[in-house]
Amino acid sequence: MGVLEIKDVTLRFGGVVALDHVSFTVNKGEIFALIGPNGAGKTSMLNCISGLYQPSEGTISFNGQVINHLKPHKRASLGIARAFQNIELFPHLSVLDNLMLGRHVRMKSGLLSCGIYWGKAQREEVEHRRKVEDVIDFLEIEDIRDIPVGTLSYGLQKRVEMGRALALEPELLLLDEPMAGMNNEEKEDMARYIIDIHEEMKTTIILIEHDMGVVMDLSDHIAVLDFGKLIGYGTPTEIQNNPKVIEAYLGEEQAG
Ligand SMILES: Nc1ncnc2c1ncn2[C@@H]1O[C@H](COP(=O)(O)OP(=O)(O)OP(=O)(O)O)[C@@H](O)[C@H]1O
Repeated sequence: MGVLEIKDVTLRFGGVVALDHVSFTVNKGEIFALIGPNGAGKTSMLNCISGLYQPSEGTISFNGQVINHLKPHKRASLGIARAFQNIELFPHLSVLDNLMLGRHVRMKSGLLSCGIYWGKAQREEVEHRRKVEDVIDFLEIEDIRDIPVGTLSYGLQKRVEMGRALALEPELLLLDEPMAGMNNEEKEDMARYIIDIHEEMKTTIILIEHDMGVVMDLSDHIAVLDFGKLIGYGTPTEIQNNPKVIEAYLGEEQAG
């Protein structure tokens, strides 16, 4: 069964149609790539899924529940987490503190309950801390855990940005160009982490990526957008042999 169902989603900004009646299904546990030329609507689709934008028409269902009108934090608490294309971390805070903040929607004890049930809140804090430490181990960032994020290399900041999303223990992880601006070694590391997240945590992943080698290697299914329309959907082999996709995107990429 599809963990995420996109049905007839249209998104307009005034006269611009960013998404035009797009439909696809993302299966539980798969790596699903969204590709297409610049301005095709990929980030807009991710924004509709995470709740930053609300579609003008159509429905988005997560585990059978229509989530169109839910705010981003509500979707996060349902298990949808996002790592941004432009890193959205607090540069002056440590890696650990950024990851703890990434987990805050999972934290139940508010200020009031902290006062009344101090013990319970403290136990909860310890448990959250343990989960965050697991993410730190998993991404092999122990030695930078206390360092302010703003002082780290770009590649490490991208890894921490993914860690912030992972700290939520998401069921669906949205990755917007996780390898943009990375060198080859950093890209290989990131690809390995994505495969490990998929295999060890069984997380469903939606990935926007321009590196076609990475997309074809990692993805179970691929959806191709062009001018807001879905022009192709299938396995990597099907997409590589789809004439419409070759004409609109892959031909151009290969030539470039
Ligand atoms: N907030 C906005 N206001 C107005 N137009 C927008 C907004 N966000 C996106 N658009 C427009 O919607 C279209 C799709 O943009 P989007 O950023 O989703 O494309 P993309 O496929 O992610 O591109 P890229 O690969 O360059 O990141 C573009 O024409 C863009 O200008």
